[in-house]
Amino acid sequence: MTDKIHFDRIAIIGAGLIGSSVARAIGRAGAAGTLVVSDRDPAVLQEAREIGFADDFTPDAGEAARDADLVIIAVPVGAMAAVGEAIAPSLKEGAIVSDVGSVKEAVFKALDPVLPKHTHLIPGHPVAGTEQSGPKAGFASLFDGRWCIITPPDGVDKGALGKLTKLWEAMGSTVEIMTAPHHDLVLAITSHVPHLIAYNIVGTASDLEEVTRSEVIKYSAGGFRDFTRIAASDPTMWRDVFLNNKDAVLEMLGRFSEDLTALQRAIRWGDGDALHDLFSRTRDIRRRIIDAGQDEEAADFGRHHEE
Ligand SMILES: NC(=O)C1=CN([C@@H]2O[C@H](COP(=O)(O)OP(=O)(O)OC[C@H]3O[C@@H](n4cnc5c(N)ncnc54)[C@H](O)[C@@H]3O)[C@@H](O)[C@H]2O)C=CC1
Ligand SMILES: O=C(O)C(=O)Cc1ccc(O)cc1
Repeated sequence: MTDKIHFDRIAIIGAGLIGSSVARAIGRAGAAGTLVVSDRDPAVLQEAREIGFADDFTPDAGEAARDADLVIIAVPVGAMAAVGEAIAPSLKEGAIVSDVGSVKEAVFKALDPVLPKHTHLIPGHPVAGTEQSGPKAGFASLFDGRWCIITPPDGVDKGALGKLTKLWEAMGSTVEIMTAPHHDLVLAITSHVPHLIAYNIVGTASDLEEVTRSEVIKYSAGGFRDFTRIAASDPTMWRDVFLNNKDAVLEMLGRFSEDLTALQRAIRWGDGDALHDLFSRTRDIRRRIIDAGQDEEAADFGRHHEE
């Protein structure tokens, strides 16, 4: 049996869905001597205090980070630099700084210049979540059986990387290591573009005539309903994802548009074989995802909470 991972003091900046889930999962794993949570929004901090998933709560990110062995930043990607600046003066020598942002290269570029050289910046991304936000939406088992992608910079301190890896494993995840640009390309097609498609189709439906729109709601038991769940995801978080993973998203959108044009052509010319071939391939992908155990547990959790 390997040694249980333990940090004397862990600070989490951002107490929303992911920050509060990380706090709960760390609590469940007993991985912190002291766990401190910070959020700049007083209402969020008050909710977090009432739920009580940490030992200490403060609006001051610098105060939370003081003497921490590990700081995990769980704010929207566009707010990472501001948090980095706020915690930099109080970070102790050898502190590990990580994050949970959905984009990795831009986060590294935002944090690396503002953090002291005597700290270890190792970005990460748990590939697990829901369309909800805020501390009430979080839960300790969110990361169970899910991937956590860590994107260490060149020359990373191996000891620090090992500790962060062990922590995510203690929170229930399987860790995968890759470069930040590769992460951003893969997530552009598996997560970012699908969200954009959902935002777009729900937007198109909402632009329809009033009478049609009410029918859209009435008959949304079909495929549309699944899109509305994704399109209910946090506007600030997703604005920041698209602004910070611009190149990879635009590259994947280019391919998507080409494939959509091919589908339009197949429909126009009655090419049933082309349609059937594609739908068979995509059905197979769904089966492989289910077989690999990467199904929709977290999404289902979100749905059940909503109902
Ligand atoms: N929602 C999801 O399913 C997933 C989100 N992520 C990533 O996790 C991060 C957090 O997302 P969520 O927890 O979903 O968002 P959330 O909206 O639930 O929580 C974000 C929190 O950060 C706080 N915040 C914003 N700016 C701040 C600042 N300058 N200082 C201190 N606190 C600040 C907000 O007040 C809010 O409470 C994002 O970077 C997102 O890309 C990663 C995996 C899944
Ligand atoms: O709710 C869903 O379907 C998601 O896709 C959750 C999610 C959102 C953002 C991420 O970076 C990772 C996971």
